[in-house]
Amino acid sequence: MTAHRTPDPSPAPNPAPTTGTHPAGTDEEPGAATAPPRLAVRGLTVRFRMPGGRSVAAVTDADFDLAPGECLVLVGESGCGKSVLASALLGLLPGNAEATGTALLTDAHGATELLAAPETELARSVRGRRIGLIPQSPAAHLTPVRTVRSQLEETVRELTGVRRGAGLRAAAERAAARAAFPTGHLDRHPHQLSGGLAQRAATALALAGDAPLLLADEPTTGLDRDLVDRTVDELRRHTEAGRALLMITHDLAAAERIADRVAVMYAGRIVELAEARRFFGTPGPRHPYTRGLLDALPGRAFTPIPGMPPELGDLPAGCAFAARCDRATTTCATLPAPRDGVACHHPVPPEREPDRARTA
Ligand SMILES: Nc1ncnc2c1ncn2[C@@H]1O[C@H](COP(=O)(O)OP(=O)(O)OP(=O)(O)O)[C@@H](O)[C@H]1O
Ligand code: NI
Repeated sequence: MTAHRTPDPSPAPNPAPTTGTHPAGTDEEPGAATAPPRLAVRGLTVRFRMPGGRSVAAVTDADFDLAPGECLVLVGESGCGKSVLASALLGLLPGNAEATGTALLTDAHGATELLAAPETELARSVRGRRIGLIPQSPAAHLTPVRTVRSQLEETVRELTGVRRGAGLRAAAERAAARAAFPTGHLDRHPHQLSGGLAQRAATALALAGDAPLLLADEPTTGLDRDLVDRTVDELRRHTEAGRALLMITHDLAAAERIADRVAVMYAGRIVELAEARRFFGTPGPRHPYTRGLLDALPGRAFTPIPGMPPELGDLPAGCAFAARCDRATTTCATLPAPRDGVACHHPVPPEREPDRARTA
C-alpha cells in the first residue's frame, strides 16, 4: 500500500452529467451490438526506479477487460501490486514510477486512454467523475478540517444535479446511508472517526457520484462481518445500470459474495483470471498458487502456502511461484504464457477436482 497518494477529494467545478452512463450490456439479445468494455487494460506494467539503478517490478503485463455492469475482484497477497495497478489507472503513481501499456476507459463521456491522458484531464474529468475511488487508506483521503457532512454535501453538489438546501442535505444523508455511515456521526471530523467509520465515509463519498467505473481498494478493511456483507451488497448494487466495479480485497469471502470474475495477482502478474462461479465452485482455481490461497482458508484445508513471495526488485526469470510450488518442474525456469486465463506450465486440468488432480 506504499503507492497510495491521496487524490484531491474535491473534484474541480464544471460538473459533467453523471447519470447518463451507458445502458447495461445487451449482448444476450441477438443482433444487438456488444457494448465495448468499460475498461480494457493491455500490457499494464509499472516499474519503480530505485536508488543505485535498481528497479522494482510492481506490476507486469496486466491484461484484462471489465464489462459494463461487471464486478472483477483482484486478489493476492500483501505487496503483490494490487494498489499500484489501481493507482496507475488513476494517474496517481508516485514520481519514481513509470507505467507502460494501455488502459482504455469507455463510457458515455467517450473513450479515454488513461495512461496517455494528461494530468489536467484526469484531475478535471476522470477522477471522481468517471472513475470513483475508495482508497486503501481512507483516513488519509478525507479532508481533516471538514466534517463528513460537509465533504459529502460538496461531493453530491459537484457530481449530481442537487445544488443546495434540504435537497442537498437529504442527498448527502442518503449517500451516507448507502455506505452504512450513521447520520448521527455526519457532523464529526475525520479524526473523530474510528477506522471502520472512516472507511464507510470514504465509501459514501465514492458512491455519491455514481461513477461509471468504481475502484474499491480494500473497501471492507476494519468492518465486522455484517458490515462487510452490507458494504459488499451496496457495491454490488453500484454495478446495476451498467456501472463497473474493480474491487481489490484480501477477503475471499467478500470476493465470493460479489465477484463476477476473479483476477489473482502474484508478484506483480495476474496469474489467473476466472469466472467467480467456477473459481469458488467447480472446477475451482487452476493455478497452483491460487489453489494454495483457497486451501489456506479456515473453511477449507487451512494449510498456508509454504515460503514467501519473491522480492519485486529481484524476480526470477521464469515463473515467480516456482520456488513455492509443489508442481514445479524444470520448465518453470521459463515464464509461463497465460492460457485460458492461467499463467502456469502445469495448471490443474479444468475437468479434474483440484485436490485430486496431479499432472506435470
Ligand atoms: N513508491 C514506491 N517505491 C518503490 N516501490 C514501491 C512504491 N510503492 C509501492 N512499491 C512496491 O510495489 C509493491 C506493490 O505494492 P502495492 O501497494 O500495490 O501492494 P498491494 O498488493 O496493494 O498490497 P496490500 O495488500 O498490502 O495493500 C510493493 O511490494 C512495493 O515493493
Ligand atoms: Ni494495497
